[in-house]
Amino acid sequence: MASRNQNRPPRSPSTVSPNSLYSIGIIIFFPQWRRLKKDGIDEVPLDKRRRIGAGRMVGPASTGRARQAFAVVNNKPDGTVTNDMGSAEGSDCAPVEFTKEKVEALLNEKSKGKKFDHKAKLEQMTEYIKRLKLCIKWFQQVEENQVIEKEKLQSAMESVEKKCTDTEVAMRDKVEELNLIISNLKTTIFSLEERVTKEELDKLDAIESHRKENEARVAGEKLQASLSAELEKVRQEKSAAEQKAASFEDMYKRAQEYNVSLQQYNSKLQKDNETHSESLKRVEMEKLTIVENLSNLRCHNKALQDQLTSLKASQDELIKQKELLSNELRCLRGELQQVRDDRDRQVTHVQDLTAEVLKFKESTGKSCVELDNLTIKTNALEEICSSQSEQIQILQQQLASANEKLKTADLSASTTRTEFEEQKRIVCELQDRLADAEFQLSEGEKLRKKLHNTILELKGNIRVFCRVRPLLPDDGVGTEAALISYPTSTEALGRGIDLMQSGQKFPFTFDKVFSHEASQQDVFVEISQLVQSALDGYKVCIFAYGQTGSGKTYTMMGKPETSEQKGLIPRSLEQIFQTSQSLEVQGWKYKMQASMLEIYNETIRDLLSTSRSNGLDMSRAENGVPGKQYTIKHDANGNTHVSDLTVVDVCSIKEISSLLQQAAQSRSVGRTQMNEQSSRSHFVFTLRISGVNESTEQQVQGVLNLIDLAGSERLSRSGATGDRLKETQAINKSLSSLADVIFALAKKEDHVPFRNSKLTYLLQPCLGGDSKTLMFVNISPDPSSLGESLCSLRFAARVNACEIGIPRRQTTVRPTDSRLSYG
Ligand SMILES: Nc1ncnc2c1ncn2[C@@H]1O[C@H](COP(=O)(O)OP(=O)(O)OP(=O)(O)O)[C@@H](O)[C@H]1O
Repeated sequence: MASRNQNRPPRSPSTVSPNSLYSIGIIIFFPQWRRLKKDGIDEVPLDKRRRIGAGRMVGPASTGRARQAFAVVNNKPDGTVTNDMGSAEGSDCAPVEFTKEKVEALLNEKSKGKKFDHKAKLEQMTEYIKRLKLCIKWFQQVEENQVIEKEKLQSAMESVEKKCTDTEVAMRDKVEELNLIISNLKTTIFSLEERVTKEELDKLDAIESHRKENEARVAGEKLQASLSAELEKVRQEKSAAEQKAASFEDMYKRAQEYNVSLQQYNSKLQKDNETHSESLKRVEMEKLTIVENLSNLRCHNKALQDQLTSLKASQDELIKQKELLSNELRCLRGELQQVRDDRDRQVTHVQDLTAEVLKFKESTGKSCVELDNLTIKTNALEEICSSQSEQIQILQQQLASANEKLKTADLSASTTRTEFEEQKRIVCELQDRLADAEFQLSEGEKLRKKLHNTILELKGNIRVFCRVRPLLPDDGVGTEAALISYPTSTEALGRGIDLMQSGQKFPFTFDKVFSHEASQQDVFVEISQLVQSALDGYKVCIFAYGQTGSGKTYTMMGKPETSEQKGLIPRSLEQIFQTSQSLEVQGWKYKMQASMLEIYNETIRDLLSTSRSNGLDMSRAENGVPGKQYTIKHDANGNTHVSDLTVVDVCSIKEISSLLQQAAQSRSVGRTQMNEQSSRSHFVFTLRISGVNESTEQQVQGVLNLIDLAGSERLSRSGATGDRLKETQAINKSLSSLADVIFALAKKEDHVPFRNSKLTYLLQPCLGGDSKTLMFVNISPDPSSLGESLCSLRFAARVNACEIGIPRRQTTVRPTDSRLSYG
């Protein structure tokens, strides 16, 4: 505010600008303005002030003054303001200035003077009228000014109005334009609204779908969570199963190791036992000799003792004798003494006598002779005495040595007895240990069987192995590598096979894939455990499936005459016989029965029938004369019986080999364009195994079915006609029945079409759940067989995805008086 006043020229308090006058008018006629003025002009917006007019009241000081003073001002052409305040006479020239108070005072003025002084009153009135006139004039001037101002304002208004009209026109144009825009916008809005509605709908739809998606997502999440939980559970189960399998395998390995160590220990024990038996025998021999010696010694001892007693007796006697002799000797000595005394006396006497003799020599010569005789007698007695004491001494020595010997004999007898007791104890201990080892061995064997079967169960009871045969010179052009490859990734190594057809790769995974390089032994190693299961009381079924010429017969039978090319059948039988023999030490006794048949055109043929080998059976059947009617029956134990089928007891691999040869000769081999040696029938080899453990009274009944299926082939490809066409149709029918059975079992369908073909009905117990089944899918690398190979692999992959029951072991404990029964 101050800054505004600073730039303004100073004004006299008595004067106001023309604009101020206008302001006064405004103040009079616009009470609102008064109020505004009262509140302060600066509070009026600037544009409003401009609209009101040119009057400018600035600052609170000037506002105050304007309120108090009414000034009549003349607007001079140069714009200067003159004061009209003054007398009425000077109204033409002198500006007169009215203030509010003055006007009010003028209007409120009352006549002065005496009531009836009309002259004075007239003068007063004249003066008053003059002043009123002045005032009116002032007002008129003000009015004029106002008119001018009004005109100005009107012109300004007009110009403003014109401007307004122009503006209005422009505005109208603008409005039209805007209307147009608005209509456009409305259309746009409409379309936008439509779009919005549509989008809203879409949005609603989207929200709905979003909601649904959310729900689905939530459900999915829940499902995912449950699946994850399940997956986790399955993973845990898997890891647990893997751990279990690993631990089983580990246990199995350990059991095997333990078994081996037990066997070693057993053999060691047996050796030890043998050595101990030998040493025992030796000891017993020694014992016998010692006992003999002892008895000899005892006899000797007895003899010695007898001798001793007799010696003692003789000694006593001798002592007595000695005493007697001593007495005698003493007597003799006494006598000798006496004799000596006598002699002395005699000597004296002799001397006396000698003297006397001498004196009386001639008269007495007789006493000397007597003396000599006595002397001789004395000497002889002394000799006897000394020899007897020598004898006594010798006898005493002999007695001492005999006593010594007796003592040593007693000592050695007691040591021998202790040794004998010790040996007896060792033998007992060894026998106990042997019994323990045998028990552990049989327990280990039981555990091994259990673990082995658990491992097989974990692997699944229907497994599929794939085998690719090498390229043969007769095969079409191309290399195997170009069509068949084997993935090398860790998870598919040894289990995967990729087939290329028309640039497309078809990957397959099986339990095991054998490339063309795999030998017969490599293949057998993988199935040997399964074969072992048959000995443990399981039903085992191994069959080879594949197109004609893909190597089924080579895999199953091979070339039995060469050891390297022997197939699974001879190798399995060798293993069975070897293992059954090795189990004999554990008390197992096995009985085997073999039968071989073929199914040709849905007819069973006994390959071991003697009439058949003579050609009778076959020729009769082929000529329409009914041959033997082989009917298939299953008993409650799941054993299969084919009526009239030749079943041969076999005890050695040699017997089986000759039977296999017989069967091979009998097998019907047709000739097709596909393979000159093509088998047109299904070959079924069955070995029934019955085992009984004499020590544990355990019984097992296993079955081993080894099947070489007839070649699968499409009719178009085989080019067969007539009989061969019939054969091919029968083969395909039975193979598709086999597939139907496997898939029905896998789907756990109520009805499994076992009876649709002879093959499936025959194999019912082996396919029906409690057996262990292995399928070989044989593949030919021949490029022209690619389609067939793909069909075979697809079928095998479907079979591999199947899960059929849990294999059951057929084992019982033998009733006391039962005998082995054969199914
Ligand atoms: N792994 C292999 N190694 C060497 N030769 C093989 C192998 N597999 C098959 N063969 C040979 O391929 C030929 C056809 O094999 P095989 O007779 O076994 O076929 P197949 O499938 O039994 O035919 P079919 O269904 O007509 O009986 C034979 O000459 C056989 O010796």
